[in-house]
Amino acid sequence: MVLQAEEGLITTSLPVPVLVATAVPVERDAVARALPATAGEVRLPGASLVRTAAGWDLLAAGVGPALAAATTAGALTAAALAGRPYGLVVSAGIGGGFPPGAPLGSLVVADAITVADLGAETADGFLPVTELGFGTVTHRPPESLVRVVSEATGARTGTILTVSTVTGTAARAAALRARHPGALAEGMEGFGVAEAAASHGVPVLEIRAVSNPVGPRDRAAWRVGDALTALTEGFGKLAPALESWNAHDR
Ligand SMILES: O=C(O)c1cccc(C(=O)CC[C@H]2O[C@@H](n3cnc4c(=O)[nH]cnc43)[C@H](O)[C@@H]2O)c1
Repeated sequence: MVLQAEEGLITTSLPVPVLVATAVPVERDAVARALPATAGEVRLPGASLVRTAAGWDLLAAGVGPALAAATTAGALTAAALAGRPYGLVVSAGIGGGFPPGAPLGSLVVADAITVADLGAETADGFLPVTELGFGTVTHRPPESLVRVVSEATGARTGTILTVSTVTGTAARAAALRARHPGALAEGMEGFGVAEAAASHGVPVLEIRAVSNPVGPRDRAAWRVGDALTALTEGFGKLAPALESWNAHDR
């Protein structure tokens, strides 16, 4: 496939242009290490897009669902206005893993991207916004793509929760597990990135490399370096796998 870029024509075998949204630059750079050299930087309101020679665009979109959604939406709009709309958005980064399903250093790919704390607290427990009559709480990546990515990278497949407050107690972890039995990991951006993608009608994927267990706060147990290495290795395998994915096979 040949894409029109600002620098001229670049070639890629990706079936569609892909936007990868991480939270912070160190995660973006971990993804970039798995891809061909960067081909330039594009300034957007609030963020810079790193463009690779192979047609992947990498964005450090910010921490938390709101900023990630706003920055991702800006990049999607800019690309659409430039006549080069993305065909896929990938939310990627480190995250907490629910033990024992998602150990430290493992990769998780979401079959459901679910916001865990968007709703109302009641005397009878938490009510998601959907039960209040509006909004959405889950986005589902294309099944065929989740399968391709999981087979290529060895990533475990399950729900990735998006939280605005990092889980820090055993009680909160247990409550999340009870409400979301399929949850394997949690992060802070996936649902925001997915909302932006959905508003542009673009499919979304979320991949997390596990840096810490979800549960009682223990900074000493963090393995950020190992998780970033896992992210790089995962994207090294994901990139060729994506080339075989048919974007219309959702
Ligand atoms: O200070 C703490 O105890 C603490 C514990 C976990 C994460 C943080 C962060 O500030 C990291 C936020 C950043 O990293 C992603 N992330 C990594 N681990 C988790 C997690 O267990 N739960 C939610 N998010 C996590 C997240 O997507 C942010 O981008 C601080």
